[in-house]
Amino acid sequence: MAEIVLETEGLTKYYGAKPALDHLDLRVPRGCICGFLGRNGAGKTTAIKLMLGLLTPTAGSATLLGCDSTSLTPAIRQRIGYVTEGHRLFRWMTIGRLEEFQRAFFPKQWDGRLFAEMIEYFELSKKQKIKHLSNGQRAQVSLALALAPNPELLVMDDPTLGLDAAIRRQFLEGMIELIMRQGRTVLFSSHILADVERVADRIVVIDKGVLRADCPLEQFRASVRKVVVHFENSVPAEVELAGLLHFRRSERQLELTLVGVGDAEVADWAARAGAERFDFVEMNLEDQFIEFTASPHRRRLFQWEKA
Ligand SMILES: Nc1ncnc2c1ncn2[C@@H]1O[C@H](COP(=O)(O)OP(=O)(O)OP(=O)(O)O)[C@@H](O)[C@H]1O
Repeated sequence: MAEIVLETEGLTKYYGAKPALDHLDLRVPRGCICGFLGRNGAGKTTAIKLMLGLLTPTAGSATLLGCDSTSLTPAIRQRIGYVTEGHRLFRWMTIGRLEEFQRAFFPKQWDGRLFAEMIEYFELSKKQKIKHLSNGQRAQVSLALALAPNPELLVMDDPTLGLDAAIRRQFLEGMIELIMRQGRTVLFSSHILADVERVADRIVVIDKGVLRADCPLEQFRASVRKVVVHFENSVPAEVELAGLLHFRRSERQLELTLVGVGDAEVADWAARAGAERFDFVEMNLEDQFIEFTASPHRRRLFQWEKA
């Protein structure tokens, strides 16, 4: 089994009486790009801040590169990159000055050549002042600053928020550039499911502070499915299927969204229900995410079995 570089156990955060994160148990293996998904207010930023030791948990723990997040040593911190929501950078500095400032924290591992290459790739100049950059350009500087110390683990909170499609693509390619260097791991939150689909190989889904999925992207893509079942006569009033997320009924057909239900089970159910035939319908990741998180059944999908 792959080495786990980020793990949380029962990680919980209450704000007053309200849980923002409720017993999160997740594992991120080394070398993956993991998309961290959840609707607005699901608890992603809270989870990321807890993982990085920037917030204190109400209960539970997070471990990064083998070290508890509440006591990350400077040596471990140097192996972790963090890109925050909104890319807060010193506005009065030039890009070059900001590089010098950041470099001082990573004297042995700063890759000045990579930083210069990324700035050039993004068509920026080290002489430009941060305050004169657009949001997208600030995001690009943030990414270059986060990648230059060559982090083993890169954690990014909605790094492409507000960026246009072309800049997002450049940003994501920068991320892939990091991962191509063996053994690097990325966890990034995003609301743009097409981006996640393009670059991630794992996903974590949280919903109202509760973990709903933690698995390879392929497993999620193969597990959440939509099937349209046609009937000659009456359509059944109820559907009894263990992995049912939603069903919608029309005069002669039922549309079922399912999770973790195999072809044979669907065929079996359709035969028992007296269906004439059924067809699977193509879904993209965004459709799957919406159906999965909007389901009243709150089903779960995990790669790891709980011990
Ligand atoms: N400092 C705070 N005090 C009180 N409640 C908070 C605080 N920070 C976050 N919350 C609440 O905790 C919940 C999770 O918020 P969080 O910012 O972690 O969600 P998110 O998934 O990152 O959302 P988004 O996608 O909108 O950025 C929300 O209900 C939010 O209102």
